[in-house]
Amino acid sequence: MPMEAISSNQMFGGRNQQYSHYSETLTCNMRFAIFLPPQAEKSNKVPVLYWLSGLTCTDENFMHKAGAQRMAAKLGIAIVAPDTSPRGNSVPDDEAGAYDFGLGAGFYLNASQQPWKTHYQMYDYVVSELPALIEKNFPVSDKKAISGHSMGGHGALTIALKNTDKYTSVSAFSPIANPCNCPWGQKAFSLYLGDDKSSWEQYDASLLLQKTQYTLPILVDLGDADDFLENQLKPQSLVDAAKVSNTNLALRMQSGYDHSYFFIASFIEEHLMFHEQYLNT
Ligand SMILES: N[C@@H](CCC(=O)N[C@@H](CSC=O)C(=O)NCC(=O)O)C(=O)O
Repeated sequence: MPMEAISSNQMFGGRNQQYSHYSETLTCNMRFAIFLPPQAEKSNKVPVLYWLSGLTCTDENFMHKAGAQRMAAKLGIAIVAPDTSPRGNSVPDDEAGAYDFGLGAGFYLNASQQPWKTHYQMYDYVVSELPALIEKNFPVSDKKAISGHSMGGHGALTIALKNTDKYTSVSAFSPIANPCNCPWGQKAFSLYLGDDKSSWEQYDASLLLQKTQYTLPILVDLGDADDFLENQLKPQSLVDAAKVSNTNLALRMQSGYDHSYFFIASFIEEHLMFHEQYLNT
């Protein structure tokens, strides 16, 4: 699995880098960003926080806007941010070029319907191929946590709930918490997964959460000035699901914050400190 370096910048004593590589899972070239804290050396492997971004994002939005690197450098945590969909001329996109489906909107699932199925396998890419690539090529341990925003919050929650053995903790900002019941999720799931709604359930955090009692530490932040709150994000579904399964869910409604990276930047250090408790034990 050869990788090509795209950029490398020193930051808080560590390095912020971008690489491209050919993904066997997505059958296209992909780009990811990685921040390595100063503690990362061959003899000292650091744990990793995987960050999944939202609709319209690439590997760059989080690294440029969230301001996570200062605390990650202090705590000795690497951050890996993949792209949000397969990319390239051979990858099909929404016919009308809509922002909420196709390129930049892979929804962190394995598509079962053509023409999407050939490339849109973001679930397997994030769960298996990318960590294997990272652990082979960088001074990181196999200790992993996962977080994300909006579509990426949905990805982080569903991936963690389906792989509790792989992640020490999960957090999310403004996640699409019940995609089976909101316009973004219904559009993506019907096209990627088809009309059989039973196949959608495995990618819905609220439906997963209500079925099983989880011991995985879960932190979710939302802003009460988020325009997408009621129509797309549906945090109450997550709260209700956690009650049904008696799972401990820390969900915080932050006053005055919206859906933007200004909100993420305001609380990302708390999320890093939350994950550090479990990554370093
Ligand atoms: N263009 C859209 C909204 C797009 C948007 O808000 N994207 C968010 C994620 S939304 C859920 O996944 C985002 O992170 N954008 C990138 C950024 O750097 O801010 C619209 O007009 O509604």
